[in-house]
Amino acid sequence: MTMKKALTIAGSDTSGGAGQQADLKTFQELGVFGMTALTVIVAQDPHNEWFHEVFPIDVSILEKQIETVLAGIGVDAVKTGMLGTTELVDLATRKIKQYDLKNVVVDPVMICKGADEALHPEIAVSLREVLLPHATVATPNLFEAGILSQMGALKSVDDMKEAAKRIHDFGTSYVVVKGGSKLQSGNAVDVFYDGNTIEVLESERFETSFTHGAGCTFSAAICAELAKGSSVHNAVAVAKEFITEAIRHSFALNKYVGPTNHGAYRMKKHGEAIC
Ligand SMILES: Nc1ncnc2c1ncn2[C@@H]1O[C@H](COP(=O)(O)OP(=O)(O)O)[C@@H](O)[C@H]1O
Ligand SMILES: Cc1ncc(COP(=O)(O)O)c(C=O)c1O
Repeated sequence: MTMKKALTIAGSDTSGGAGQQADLKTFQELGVFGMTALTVIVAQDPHNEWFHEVFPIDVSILEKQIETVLAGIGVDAVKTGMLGTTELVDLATRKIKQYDLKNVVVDPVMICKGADEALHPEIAVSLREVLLPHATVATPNLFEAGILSQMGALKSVDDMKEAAKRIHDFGTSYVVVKGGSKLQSGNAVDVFYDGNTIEVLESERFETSFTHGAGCTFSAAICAELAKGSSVHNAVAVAKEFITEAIRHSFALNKYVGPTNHGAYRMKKHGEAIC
C-alpha cells in the first residue's frame, strides 16, 4: 500500500501544540505521511501568555523547501498555516498554481490564541485576493472571518453564514467558519458552506482554555482526509470529530499553554485508554 502524503506550509510553534508541529502529529494520527515547509518561527514569552514574537524566514528558503517536496516527491494534499508576510503568501500561492495542486486547505492564520489583534494585519489583502481564490477549503476562525469578509466582529451564526458566503465569493470552493469557544453559544458551532448549502456543525463544547493549536489541528485533519481521497464533506466531518476528542482530552503544559491531545481520536477509535 502506498502511503498518502501531505505537505504543511506553516510556522513552527516551539511549544509543540500548534503550527506545523500540530499538523505533523495530526497527519500521523490519521495515517498520512507528513512533510513540512517552514514559513515563520514563533517564540512565546514563557512568562507572558499574550506575547508572541514571529520570525519570518527568507522567501528563497521557503521556495527551496517547497521545491524539495513538490518537484522531488509530490503530494496528495497541502495545507497552509501561518504565512506571516505578504511575500510568503505570494510565494505559497505561486507554487500552488505552478504545480496545479488540487487539495488545498488554507487556514488563514492571523492571530494566536488569547490575542485580540491581528499579528500581521497587512496580509489580509493578499490572503483575500491572492491565496484564497486557489483554496479548496478555507478554515478561518471567528476573528479571521470577520477581517477577511470585511464584516468586522462576527457575533452570531447568521453573521458566520454571511461571512462564509463572502469568503466563498473570493474563489474558495468550500468555507468553514469556526465559531469555537468565541461565539456565545452552548455548543462549539462551525458553519460549513459548499457554494450551495450552508450547514451548521455543532459539537459538545468544553469549558477549557487548553485549546492551543485547535485550528491548526482541525485544518490538518481536513488536509489528511483529503489526501486519503475523502470528499470535502467527509473530511470536514472527520476533522470535527478529531478536534472534539482532542479538546475533550487536552491538557496543560504549564499555567499558560494547553495543547489539544492529538492521539485521543485514534485511541478512542481503537478502544484504548486515552492518556
Ligand atoms: N472549547 C471548545 N470545545 C469544543 N470545541 C471547540 C472548543 N474551542 C474550539 N473548538 C473547535 O475547535 C475547532 C477550532 O476552532 P478555534 O479554536 O476557534 O480555531 P482557531 O484555533 O483557529 O482559533 C473548531 O471546530 C471549533 O468549533
Ligand atoms: C506557528 C503557529 N501557527 C499557528 C498558530 C495558531 O494556533 P491556533 O490553532 O491555536 O489558532 C500558532 C499559535 O501559537 C502558532 O504558533
